[in-house]
Amino acid sequence: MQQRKKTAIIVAGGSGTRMKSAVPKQFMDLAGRPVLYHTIRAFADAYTDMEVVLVVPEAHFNEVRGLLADFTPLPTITLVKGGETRFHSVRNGLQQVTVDTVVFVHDGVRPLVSTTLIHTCYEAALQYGSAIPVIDMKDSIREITGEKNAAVDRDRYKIIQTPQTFLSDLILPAFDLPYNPLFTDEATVVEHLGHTVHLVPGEEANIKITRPLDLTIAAALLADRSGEPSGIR
Ligand SMILES: Nc1ccn([C@@H]2O[C@H](COP(=O)(O)OP(=O)(O)OP(=O)(O)O)[C@@H](O)[C@H]2O)c(=O)n1
Ligand SMILES: C[C@](O)(CO)[C@H](O)COP(=O)(O)O
Repeated sequence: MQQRKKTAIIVAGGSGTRMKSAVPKQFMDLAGRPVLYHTIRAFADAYTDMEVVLVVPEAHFNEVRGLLADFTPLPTITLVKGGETRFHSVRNGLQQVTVDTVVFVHDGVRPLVSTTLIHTCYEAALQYGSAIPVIDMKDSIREITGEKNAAVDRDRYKIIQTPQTFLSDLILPAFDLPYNPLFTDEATVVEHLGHTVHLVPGEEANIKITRPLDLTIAAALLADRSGEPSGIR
């Protein structure tokens, strides 16, 4: 397998309105550490030559520097300020990316991403140009049209995760496009340039911490993973 430079853009520039917490969710406690610590740890552990671009609200730069002091060895990390939307935060991060790089874009609030999934995404991106992790839907779903509703075939849909991974040649030009509210992830942006994205199997445990219950689930999953109540790595 050929080797490429690897850059993980970890987007943590949001305010977490759905969490309804005074502290943005990426800085909330998960097993004794901020959520974001676990996410950075996952990428730093996945490849020794991983470079991390951390996109955070400017007001939290000092807090992040404190959090990074706990890392030994400290991975190569560049701090970048967040943007108005997730798209703008990713675009700010991409300004640090050079040519011939495999770029992982990952939510700072998905701290349970595994080394295996990061490796899968890297290898698939080298082969296909992109790698978008997906999992099956497990609930029945319905389409609402005005006052009406109808069951739809859930096998026709997938739930999308991160890290969404791309060769830099693919993702850099895509983010020159003007912002469109349909750009809820990187795959949608790349598709607007006419590319088809490659899907890879994601992981049930790779949850996005969005609401308070997600933090409880993440703590349980971490504890289960380490075999200890704290789950700290
Ligand atoms: N302007 C933004 C908005 C979101 N994000 C990041 O994108 C990831 C996924 O977004 P989401 O879960 O929607 O986070 P928030 O926007 O913070 O949450 P909410 O939508 O509840 O306000 C998070 O790590 C979040 O910090 C970002 O970097 N910049
Ligand atoms: C990128 C993402 O996490 C894929 O599941 C998701 O699209 C982010 O969406 P949100 O509206 O910012 O939660």
